[in-house]
Amino acid sequence: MGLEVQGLRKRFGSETALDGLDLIVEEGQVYGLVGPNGAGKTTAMRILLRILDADAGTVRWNGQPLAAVPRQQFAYVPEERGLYPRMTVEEQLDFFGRLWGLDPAEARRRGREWLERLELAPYRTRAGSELSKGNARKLQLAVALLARPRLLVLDEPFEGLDPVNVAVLEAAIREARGQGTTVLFSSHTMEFVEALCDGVTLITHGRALLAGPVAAVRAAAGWRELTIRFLEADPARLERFETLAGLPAGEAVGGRRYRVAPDVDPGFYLSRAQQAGTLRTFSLDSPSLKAVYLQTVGGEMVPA
Ligand SMILES: Nc1ncnc2c1ncn2[C@@H]1O[C@H](COP(=O)(O)OP(=O)(O)OP(=O)(O)O)[C@@H](O)[C@H]1O
Repeated sequence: MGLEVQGLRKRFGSETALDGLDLIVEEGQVYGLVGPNGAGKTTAMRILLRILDADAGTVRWNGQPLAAVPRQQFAYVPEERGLYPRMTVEEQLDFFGRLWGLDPAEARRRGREWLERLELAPYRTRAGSELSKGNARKLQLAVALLARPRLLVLDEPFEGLDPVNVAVLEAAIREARGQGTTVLFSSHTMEFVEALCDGVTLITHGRALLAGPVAAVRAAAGWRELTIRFLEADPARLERFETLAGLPAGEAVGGRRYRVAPDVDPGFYLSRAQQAGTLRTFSLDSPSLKAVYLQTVGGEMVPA
């Protein structure tokens, strides 16, 4: 069950933002929405949150039409700031707790817990306007999680966060999932999606181009990536390997990476590599989500 989006359409004047988008997110998953700028990700999220109406299509949550889902079950962290500039961090949590009808003591307890988890406790008495972009984003997340939503929707949550805060946010998303919240987020950083998500949908021109469990989307690519590094960083060894294996010169990424057919025999390449030198790394794997994305989206943009 979970979230089922079918045939979602939305136009803005002559601009088609969504052109029959399908999306399925199982309950309890962390799910990624990826795609180029202007693909329709934010529009889809805004429709889910009932900020916008779709022109056509259906959205169901556990079988119920969207209109029948209590609003509090879905929470949204938009890309832009959505905080009260004069209220302190703690006041914002109290305010939203009251707004959502939570018991004040319980709201405060949950609020404090998220402030600790998100490393925001030192900023408790700071005004919204005084927070850095990353801390404002984290506070918005704390506010969104206060009511324990069934579905949490985040628009590019990692954008502009430093690496420590990326890790804090990743942990918070996992924690929210652990508490039973389904999480849907958009991102341009495939590494985050690959690390965090159970499933992913790639949207281009308002439609799903690829969708499924991350591992399945990677495995469905028409190639595998072979990475070779020798103990001695000697280009001659790589060239020898390339000649023995009949491969064109590879892409140097701390070793070399080659695109090979999905059904190749790893033993063939391993034995050729061993003939060329002592190996430090030998791996034959599905391409990364980033490589699949670049191939799919980049390939699509190449004129026929
Ligand atoms: N309020 C609006 N009025 C007019 N056009 C809009 C509006 N909102 C979105 N669009 C258009 O709809 C299309 C989809 O935009 P959307 O913001 O959903 O894309 P996105 O995938 O979230 O992009 P990005 O990755 O850049 O955030 C774009 O062509 C955009 O210009």
